[in-house]
Amino acid sequence: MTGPAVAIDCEGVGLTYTAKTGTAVNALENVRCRFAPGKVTAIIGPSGCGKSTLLQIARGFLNPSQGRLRFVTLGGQAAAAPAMATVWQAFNLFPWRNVLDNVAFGLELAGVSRGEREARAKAALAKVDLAGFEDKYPKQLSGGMRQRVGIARALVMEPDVLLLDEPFGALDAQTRLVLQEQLATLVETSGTTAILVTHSIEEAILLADTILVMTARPGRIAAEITVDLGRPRSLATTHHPEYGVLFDRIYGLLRDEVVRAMTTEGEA
Ligand SMILES: Nc1ncnc2c1ncn2[C@@H]1O[C@H](COP(=O)(O)OP(=O)(O)OP(=O)(O)O)[C@@H](O)[C@H]1O
Repeated sequence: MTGPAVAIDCEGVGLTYTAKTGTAVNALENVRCRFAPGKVTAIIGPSGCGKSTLLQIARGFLNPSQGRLRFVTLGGQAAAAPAMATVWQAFNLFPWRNVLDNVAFGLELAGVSRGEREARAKAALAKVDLAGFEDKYPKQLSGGMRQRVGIARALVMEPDVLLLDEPFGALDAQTRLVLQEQLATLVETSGTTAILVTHSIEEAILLADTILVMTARPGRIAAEITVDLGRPRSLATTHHPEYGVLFDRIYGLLRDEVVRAMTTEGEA
């Protein structure tokens, strides 16, 4: 982390896509939320409610159709956009590059010298427990290992903000659990701001300080929930009575919205 503590504020953000048929798709409506610096915010909501769209807006890849995005210091001053890096669900690794060169790719684009990028890529791989795998190629790795390479590739850029778009969605349940625990440790120790899009209530509770529960499309913030469970968190956290209370509350909020999303699916 290099920059000052900067919050990302969504002030009445809305976004309307134009579908290929020409129909307007109202993806987000009047979203008001803050992604606080040094904290993990999870975004959870029914399929198609605009979670990834909100992440793309926070990243600056999409401009809101209504409202605005602001970067502000904790003192309330306008600030420059913090440095961000994204971990995607698809592994997106270059098959012809070994693990080290995959992780170092962003640094290469940024013109960092070979010696420095190799040292930084090795350090990032060590953070995700992949020291010793530098010379392997993606096809030699399991799905979980590939996703850890994907996380290392984002970490190597030393972002102020790490954006995670369903990072474990494509993995089996056991691998997912192990990676959730590892990621929980990583965010706890790094102090990086993180924004996590997930379909998993468990993942949101294990990782986040704040959970934004979204409505069905057009996505709005239905509730902002603070997770007061201590850290470090692990599978054992799921046996904590407060975990059950939080889970039920989030499930209750989501259930109706999921049903609503199912009945409106395909309308756009
Ligand atoms: N480029 C686009 N053009 C038109 N409609 C789009 C476009 N991208 C997304 N949409 C629509 O906008 C809505 C929100 O999409 P988005 O991917 O942000 O939702 P999501 O909550 O991340 O979905 P999921 O949980 O299924 O990944 C969806 O109805 C989607 O079909």
